[in-house]
Amino acid sequence: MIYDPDAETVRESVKESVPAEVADAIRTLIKWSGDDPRREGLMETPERVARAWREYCRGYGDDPAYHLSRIFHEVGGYDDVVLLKDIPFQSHCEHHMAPIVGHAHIAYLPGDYVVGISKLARVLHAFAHRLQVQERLTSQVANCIWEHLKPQGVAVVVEATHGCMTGRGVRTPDVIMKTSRMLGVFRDDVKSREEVLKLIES
Ligand SMILES: Nc1nc2c(ncn2[C@@H]2O[C@H](COP(=O)(O)OP(=O)(O)OP(=O)(O)O)[C@@H](O)[C@H]2O)c(=O)[nH]1
Ligand SMILES: [Zn+2]
Repeated sequence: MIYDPDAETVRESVKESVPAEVADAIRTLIKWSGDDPRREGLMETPERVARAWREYCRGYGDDPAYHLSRIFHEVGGYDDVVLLKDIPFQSHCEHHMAPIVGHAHIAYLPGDYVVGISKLARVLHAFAHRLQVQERLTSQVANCIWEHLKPQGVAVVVEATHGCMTGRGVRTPDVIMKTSRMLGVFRDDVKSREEVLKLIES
């Protein structure tokens, strides 16, 4: 059987019992929203919502640096940019706890070693599955790779829509927020930055 840590997380959260105070808080929210938490369709909702939030916020139990601890030196002299493009992610904004849905692009120019490519997405998800603002998510991913992979450069670009702007508040659908953080050569050298941005946008 193939070990799937995400499936494991889901199973664990399904088994987990929900503290009464958490379920009560959700019942209060349902009441405050205008519905009756005692009606049949809503009876089990507080526990479901609680478990769903454990999943949405599973990043608090995930150490992003751990994912970068297995490195590979034998890359046959490869010394160019590595880019993982269009990584879908979901997060929640810390202001409204509304969904942030988008894509991230993560590039780095290796130093002495590389990392398994899936690990870049794992770092992203570890930070995304927390209450976030997009600027901090972008910085945290870039800083983590910079610190633990010790590359010559890191570029992280995040594009996302914010549920708090589409479903409520200003109600402006289809707006995309774009953030980027460049470190090392991508920050210091204009030509390297242009090259990596071209690669991301291609
Ligand atoms: N910079 C930034 N702002 C965010 C992010 N997610 C949500 N916001 C904004 O956080 C702000 C919170 O503003 P407040 O005035 O405190 O809250 P509000 O009254 O609900 O604001 P409105 O959304 O304008 O109705 C809003 O402008 C949101 O659009 C994010 O990732 N980055
Ligand atoms: Zn928000």
